[in-house]
Amino acid sequence: MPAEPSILAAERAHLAESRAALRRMREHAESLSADVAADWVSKQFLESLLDQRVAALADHPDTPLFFGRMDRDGDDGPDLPAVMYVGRRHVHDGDEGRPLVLDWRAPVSRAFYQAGPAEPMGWRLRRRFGFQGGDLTAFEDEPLDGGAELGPSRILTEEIERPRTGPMRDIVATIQPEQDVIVRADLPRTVCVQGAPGTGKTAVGLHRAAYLLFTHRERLSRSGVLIVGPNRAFLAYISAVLPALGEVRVEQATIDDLLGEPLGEEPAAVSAAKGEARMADVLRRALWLHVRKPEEGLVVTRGVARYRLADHEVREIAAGLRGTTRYGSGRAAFAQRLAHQILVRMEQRGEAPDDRVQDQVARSRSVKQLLDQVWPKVTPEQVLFRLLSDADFLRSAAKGVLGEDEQAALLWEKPARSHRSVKWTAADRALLDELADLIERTASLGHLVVDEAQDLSAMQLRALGRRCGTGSATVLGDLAQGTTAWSARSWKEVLSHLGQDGEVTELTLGFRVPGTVLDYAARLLPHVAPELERPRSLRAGAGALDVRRVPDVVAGAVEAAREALARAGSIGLIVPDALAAAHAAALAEAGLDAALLGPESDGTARLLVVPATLAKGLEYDHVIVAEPAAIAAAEARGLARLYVVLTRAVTSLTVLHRDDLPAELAP
Ligand SMILES: Nc1ncnc2c1ncn2[C@@H]1O[C@H](COP(=O)(O)OP(=O)(O)OP(=O)(O)O)[C@@H](O)[C@H]1O
Repeated sequence: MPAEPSILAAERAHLAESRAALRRMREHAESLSADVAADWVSKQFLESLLDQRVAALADHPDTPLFFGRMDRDGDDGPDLPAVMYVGRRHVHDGDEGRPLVLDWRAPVSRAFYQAGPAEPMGWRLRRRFGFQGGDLTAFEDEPLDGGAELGPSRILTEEIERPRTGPMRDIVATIQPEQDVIVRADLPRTVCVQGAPGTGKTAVGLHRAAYLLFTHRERLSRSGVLIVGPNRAFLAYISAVLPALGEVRVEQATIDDLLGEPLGEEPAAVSAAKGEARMADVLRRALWLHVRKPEEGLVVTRGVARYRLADHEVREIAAGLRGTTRYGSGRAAFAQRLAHQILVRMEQRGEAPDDRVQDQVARSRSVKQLLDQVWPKVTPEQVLFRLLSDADFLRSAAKGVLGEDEQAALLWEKPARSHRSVKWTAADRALLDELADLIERTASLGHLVVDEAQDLSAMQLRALGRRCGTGSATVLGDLAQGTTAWSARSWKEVLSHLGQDGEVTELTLGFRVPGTVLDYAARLLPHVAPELERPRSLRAGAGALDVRRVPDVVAGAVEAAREALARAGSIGLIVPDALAAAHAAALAEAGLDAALLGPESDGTARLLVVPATLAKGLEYDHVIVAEPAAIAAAEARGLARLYVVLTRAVTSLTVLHRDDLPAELAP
């Protein structure tokens, strides 16, 4: 058995060889010319492919090309190498095509994440590498053939505790077996992950996107992959993960980006009512109420000839189409069928009109007039405006679905002048999207990753479901962290609103939050989601929690921030929204360099003041929470908000309070 230094030296030599090979691969890609293309368009296309290829072969000096190695058990698999190195991308030796590093997403690499003493999968040893910058500095061997259970990996713990400096990092070197199963689920499968804070749901969702893009590159580059997150600050925080994994063409959006920014607000109870799935029935009826029963026939004049359809014929055509197609295509088909019947009349008179005549008739003034009376062109805004401002119309559309009180609650007290001047709310946006889809079909993407899905209303989930109607989804969330008026109570319901047939899996081991802090936050769990199990943490975190009563919380926060600044890593001072500006001003006055996290800010400062409602999904090495009682009292699901806020810390949590702590936090 060679001594450790010589093992490390040999591994460094393999890294140097791999780097040199990658450089040769890149030089080769750079030398390829797009001139072979037959025409200008193909040349542009080829050039962009070659540019992407060169970019994908970049060597990032701060990360080594591989993070693990597997050694085989004997020589019984001629197709597999005796030793394989697993890294962020394939690297091979140009001359012989010998693989030097295998992409972590390749099927064979699965063993690196899944093999264990109980199921070694044909491998004898797993080696994990520690690194600093781009250099290998340590390694850790895990024997897979000894039968003994493996203890916790030191390299994993160190990786988690490595101080955070900027946006979220990838976890490709340390994906855990239960996470890997989700990451590698087949493309057609929709998976739904319930996970306590810090169990790696977001990380898993992003790695699944990278895995699917690698495995189904062609299909997904045509249909697209979209990540949906709770707010811009969160999207900025996760934005670096996929590019680090070589995937630069994945869109990331909030639900507001997709459905349109809300311009107005309304009481939570009204939002909640508008968010219910029952609204889909009301909207469908409201839209189709616009198709009226034809009272007259049709007369089309061409030259001196007049052709007629009787009123009952027009009625039959409309009735045959009503409700069988999307509203918009039904309207077009109605015009075409009327025109076709006129063509039949022409033929009966011995004329021989061709298809162009049918189009002309369909666009003629008399057909248009009939169309406008019977099947008028409408926009989603017009329909919703009418529904929310006209009690009689709402009654007809909501009959048997919504009670009188419910209808009264939906009606605007003071309607805007027209549909153009309405200040649509977030809930209205989802209703408009539903109507838009009833009029014209929404295009589907190949795969959707939906994070913090517990916060979406049934109507918002339906909107997302339409965007993966012919694709699949990865649905991530935590029922205990639901903070909206319409937060989900069950994943089965979420999946049914999405229109996806999926399985629910649970992640229970927390990576982010130390055990003492997680136990403290979990005191709230019986009050916010009693059906969920208490989360477990990978790290005990002795001394990580400090709860202090202070005479002045703003001054106390300055003091606590100063203490945290003496330690390594990022600091989040999480405060009631209403006090965010006051805290930021106090830090500035004390000469501390701090930034206030806003929906548009990138959140990269080391010391950040974080309004409680923006903390979801984020994490900091050191978290200071100011006045928990005020955070809990600020909104209807304030205790769930507090649970989110108390579970953002990686290393330490300091809780500052002047007022009594919420009773639910008592041990
Ligand atoms: N296998 C892993 N190896 C290393 N770090 C991990 C692993 N899994 C998760 N982490 C880290 O744990 C932290 C929490 O992960 P993540 O944000 O994905 O959790 P989450 O379940 O989405 O949390 P929340 O519900 O609180 O938003 C991140 O820093 C992530 O990088």
